[in-house]
Amino acid sequence: MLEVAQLSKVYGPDPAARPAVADLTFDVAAREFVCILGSSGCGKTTMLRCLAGLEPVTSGHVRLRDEVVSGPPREMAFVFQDYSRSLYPWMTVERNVAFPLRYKGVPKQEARAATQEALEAVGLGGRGRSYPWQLSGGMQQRVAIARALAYRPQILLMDEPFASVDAQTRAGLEDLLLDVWQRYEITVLFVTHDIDEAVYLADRVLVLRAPAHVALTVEVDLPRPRNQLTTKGHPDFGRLRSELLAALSPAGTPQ
Ligand SMILES: Nc1ncnc2c1ncn2[C@@H]1O[C@H](COP(=O)(O)OP(=O)(O)OP(=O)(O)O)[C@@H](O)[C@H]1O
Repeated sequence: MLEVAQLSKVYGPDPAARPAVADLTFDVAAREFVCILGSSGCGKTTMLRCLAGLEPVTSGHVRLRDEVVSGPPREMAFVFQDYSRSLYPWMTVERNVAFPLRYKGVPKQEARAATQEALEAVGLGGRGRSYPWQLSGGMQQRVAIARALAYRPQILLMDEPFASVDAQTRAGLEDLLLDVWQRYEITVLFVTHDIDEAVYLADRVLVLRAPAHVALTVEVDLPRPRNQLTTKGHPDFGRLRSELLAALSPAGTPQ
């Protein structure tokens, strides 16, 4: 579904400058859940911005369903880490969620139904008339997820979406995401710093090294549906986590 081939990105006019992304190649299948791990500054956000058509690439290409991505594709939605900046404070929750649908040309009544359904999917069916600032951080992030879902994307890109919420809320959001991923049959590309989160969510984890390229691919064959207690207590969970931890440590030498 998504094909990234020999992608490189150099910021600024000097082609000899150090690239943020270099020779990055991977594919994502339809309905796959892929997590991306990598140390701070290795180029993960730059990669996502190139994939989303928000940043011009220096060389290589990104294809979504065989079409080269050259601007934000209509079938893609994004959820970023900073929910406080991603929601409009002067709009109600409902209007925040419905906002991108107007640009997609979705008829009003259909947009209203999609908004309500998405808010219910994230457990906020009764909060449509609230304003973002009346909600907790975790609830605001759920609104951002609802907005992405209401848009009915085929592919969802998420950049550390749960990094700024507490551990308990985070676990709830992970389970919510797995539930909606299965229910809406979407493809997810999820960037995180958290190894446990990557193993818990993914079908496959890619470890990036700077400048962003795939240093290691780990298949996660843990059974689904996953559960915070049984999945994290599964013997393979520890094995996968150790493998990824070794790859991410400065001395790691992934093949
Ligand atoms: N707009 C920009 N202009 C110039 N350089 C940039 C720009 N954005 C990022 N960079 C540089 O590109 C490199 C990769 O940054 P990027 O934010 O993509 O990494 P990251 O892996 O997402 O980091 P983090 O995990 O800390 O969010 C860094 O060296 C950064 O300084």
